[in-house]
Amino acid sequence: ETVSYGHPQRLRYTLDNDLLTPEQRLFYEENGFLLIRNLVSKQDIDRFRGEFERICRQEIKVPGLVVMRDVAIAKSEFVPDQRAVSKVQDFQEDPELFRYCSLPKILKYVECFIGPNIMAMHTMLINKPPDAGKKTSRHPMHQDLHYFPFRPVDRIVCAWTAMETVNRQNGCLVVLPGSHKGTLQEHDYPEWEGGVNKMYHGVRDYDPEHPRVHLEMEKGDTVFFHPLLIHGSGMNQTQGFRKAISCHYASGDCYYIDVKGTTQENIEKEVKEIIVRRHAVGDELTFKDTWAIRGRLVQGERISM
Ligand SMILES: CC(C)CC(=O)SCCNC(=O)CCNC(=O)[C@H](O)C(C)(C)COP(=O)(O)OP(=O)(O)OC[C@H]1O[C@@H](n2cnc3c(N)ncnc32)[C@H](O)[C@@H]1OP(=O)(O)O
Ligand SMILES: Nc1ncnc2c1ncn2[C@@H]1O[C@H](COP(=O)(O)OP(=O)(O)OP(=O)(O)O)[C@@H](O)[C@H]1O
Ligand SMILES: O=C(O)CCC(=O)C(=O)O
Ligand SMILES: [Fe+2]
Ligand SMILES: [Mg+2]
Repeated sequence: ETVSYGHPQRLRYTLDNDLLTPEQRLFYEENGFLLIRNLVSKQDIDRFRGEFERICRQEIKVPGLVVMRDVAIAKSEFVPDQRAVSKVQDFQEDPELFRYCSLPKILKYVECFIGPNIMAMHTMLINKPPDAGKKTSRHPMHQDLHYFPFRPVDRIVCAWTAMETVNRQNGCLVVLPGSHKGTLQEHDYPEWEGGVNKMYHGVRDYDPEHPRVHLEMEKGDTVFFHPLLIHGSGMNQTQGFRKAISCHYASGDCYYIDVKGTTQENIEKEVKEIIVRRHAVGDELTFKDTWAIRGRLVQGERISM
């Protein structure tokens, strides 16, 4: 029998692969995130930026795209075309932006976490605006799994790439290392005086004293993180719009769950209200349908998603 000194290595959050070093693998296991410097080329990022600017100038129209403005701007009296876009979501029908989700460099890492069958489930380009003075540019601390009616949790991962320098000044990601080992927590709107953006739920009993790590990143740096990792982003105290592009991936053999009776019931309700208003449909479209429609296979097989 082998005598093992120290802790036996139980690897739960990563799969056997030829890419990650043992140190990188253990880092993700322990911390719930892994930062890879300089992964996406400057050329690719400049192309994504160009496409985003064309969308903002309304030179192209992308089916299904959700364009969001910061609540401080959306609720003010500004003329419509001067309103800044704080985020676009669901760009799966934009071939140029969606190229991000299929980049082989990204997928090689994604495969280490979720395996060879890869679905791109949720896409975002975040353009965090200069704070208008009410701290609404903050993103409250949350777990992305709150939004997702699919499992298993360990076969979901987010890739988030900085499109320029992101630091404490312009509101970099802030993470609670190791929080991915916990369970999904209750989420709700934080009680912030200046207002909170639509659907920006935060963990209900957020403890501001919990040790946190600010992920300062350069253009092209990419962080992969687990959907239970508690994270958010600080306010943008600069005059620039802080840009990042991201995709949430799930294994093609994940399955949908019914969130009725769980902590996710509140977000399901909000999503359904928006869909009904936007598409003038009734109850026939389920929370799970809204994900199945947006999901795109980017590698391997689509089995149960
Ligand atoms: C892991 C991942 C999933 C985590 C996340 O993504 S967390 C963030 C999730 N966020 C979302 O899914 C974005 C959802 N946003 C949207 O669907 C849209 O942007 C909407 C908020 C519905 C606005 O849609 P839009 O078509 O632009 O509608 P309107 O401009 O006519 O506004 C309709 C009413 O909504 C208000 N509104 C617009 N933007 C925001 C905002 N950022 N925060 C809070 N309220 C907002 C707007 O003032 C208007 O309100 P009323 O005048 O009807 O009272
Ligand atoms: N009550 C709260 N509930 C949920 N999230 C919160 C709460 N308070 C702060 N946060 C989040 O904590 C993170 C860091 O917030 P904030 O910008 O205030 O500080 P910081 O950026 O860490 O500090 P500094 O601005 O000094 O660099 C952000 O994600 C912010 O949205
Ligand atoms: O880019 C950011 O500020 C974080 C966004 C985020 O965590 C999210 O939308 O789920
Ligand atoms: Fe998030
Ligand atoms: Mg800050």
